[in-house]
Amino acid sequence: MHQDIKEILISEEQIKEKVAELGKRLSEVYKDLNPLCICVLKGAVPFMADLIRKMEIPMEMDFMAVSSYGNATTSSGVVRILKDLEASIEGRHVLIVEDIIDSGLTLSYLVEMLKGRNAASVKIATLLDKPDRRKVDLSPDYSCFTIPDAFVVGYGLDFAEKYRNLPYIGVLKEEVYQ
Ligand SMILES: O=P(O)(O)OC[C@H]1O[C@H](OP(=O)(O)OP(=O)(O)O)[C@H](O)[C@@H]1O
Ligand code: HPA
Ligand SMILES: [Mg+2]
Repeated sequence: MHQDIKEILISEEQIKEKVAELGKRLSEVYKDLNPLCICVLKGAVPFMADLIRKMEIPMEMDFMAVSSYGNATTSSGVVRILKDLEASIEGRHVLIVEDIIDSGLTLSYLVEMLKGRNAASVKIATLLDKPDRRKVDLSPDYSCFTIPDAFVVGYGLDFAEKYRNLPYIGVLKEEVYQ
């Protein structure tokens, strides 16, 4: 285990199992709909990469970057669009793929924005859901794990851009960010 990690919350094996399960479910839901999976950079990259390989249906992908955190561990509430989609989503079935819903500020902004572009549907698939910290009324359509209120890293999630490459979800030692 990495020296900055206090505890492994979700193991590599557990992630693998849940992601495969979700991929199978999405394959049924989105069969014949040619969904557009939108990966929210950068945290959702490992989840997106693993999830789409468990979706055994025609699909397309695109990427967006919106940032609200910077290098802090709590949200500033300010959502900035750093990179927009490449193509129109009009009439498309959109699935937003996220690593974590914390305050919900990032996604509530994103969902409203994408709905305004006349998509046929806009749904959310998240690896982690941290409902205790929610500041807006938002719940994911698909979620792999519900986690307690702790700052977690790994499998895409960072603290100051580090730890994204850990294969598990771990709780960071307090002394690392204090
Ligand atoms: O529900 P919220 O409180 O809005 O927090 C969740 C968002 O914050 C993180 O992104 P961040 O802005 O850190 O960008 P990153 O994915 O590049 O790390 C995370 O990846 C989510 O997108
Ligand atoms: N870890 C890393 N990034 C995050 C978190 C977290 O717990 N919550 C929102 N962005
Ligand atoms: Mg981050």
